[in-house]
Amino acid sequence: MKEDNKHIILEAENLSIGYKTKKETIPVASNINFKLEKGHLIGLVGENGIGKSTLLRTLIKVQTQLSGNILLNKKDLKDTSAEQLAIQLSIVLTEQLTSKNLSVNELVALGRQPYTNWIGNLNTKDISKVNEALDLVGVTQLKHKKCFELSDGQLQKVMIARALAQDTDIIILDEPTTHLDMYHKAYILKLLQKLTKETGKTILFSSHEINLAIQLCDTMIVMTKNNVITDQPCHLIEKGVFNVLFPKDMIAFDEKTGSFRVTK
Ligand SMILES: Nc1ncnc2c1ncn2[C@@H]1O[C@H](COP(=O)(O)OP(=O)(O)OP(=O)(O)O)[C@@H](O)[C@H]1O
Repeated sequence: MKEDNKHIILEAENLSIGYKTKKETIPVASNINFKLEKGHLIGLVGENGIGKSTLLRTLIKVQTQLSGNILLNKKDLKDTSAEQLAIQLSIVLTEQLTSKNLSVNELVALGRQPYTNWIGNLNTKDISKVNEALDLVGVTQLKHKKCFELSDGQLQKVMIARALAQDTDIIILDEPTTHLDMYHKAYILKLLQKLTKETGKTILFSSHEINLAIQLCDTMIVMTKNNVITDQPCHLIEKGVFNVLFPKDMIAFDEKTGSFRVTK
């Protein structure tokens, strides 16, 4: 598709990310450029400590960039208010939920907060958005359970439903497959892929599941010590990007199968 016809949701232009103290600036990554399209599943990968969470925190405006621009729906993130942000971008984080005493239905309904009055009264549209989100993720039968009664995999699905109920153009997830077994890691990432296709939302997630991400993502953002590269998984394989992601003494990338294997 020609660049002009693409519907770009989130864009980074010469972005530098990192931390600033009174004494010093600690850069984590720079020269980051990407354009994320509507309806795409995008996986952000790279070794431990490379800067994935720092990048996601910058994209959701929890920390400010060192330099460069972030455009959300063509508008500079700096000029986007918290209220505007909440109806365009939703977030799923892995840290422990403090409100586990809520029922699944109540937790998913929290996703409607940007649209409800200050008491949080739900109107007919809010209720139908909550039911739709529970249905899309396949957790309607858990609706009346308390969140503390859920397994990690079930809770992850419910958190995704909450983000869906928020009804934003883009959903950003930080390591959504942590604590899950192999089956449920694949299940959650396939669910994200299905949601992009069925709802047209853009979903960006960070993960260490590179083999799965290669199979399922439309686009991947690969962070290495030297650069941050964004492309379709097949092009990244052709360019040999995965071959140099990790030291070869433990695991190596097999271009034929498009996956990492333990080095014999
Ligand atoms: N609050 C902070 N102040 C200064 N440096 C930080 C802070 N948080 C993280 N860092 C540093 O920024 C770098 C990137 O960390 P980040 O957590 O973004 O990596 P990551 O790719 O998400 O890692 P992991 O895969 O292990 O979760 C690391 O060197 C880390 O030590």
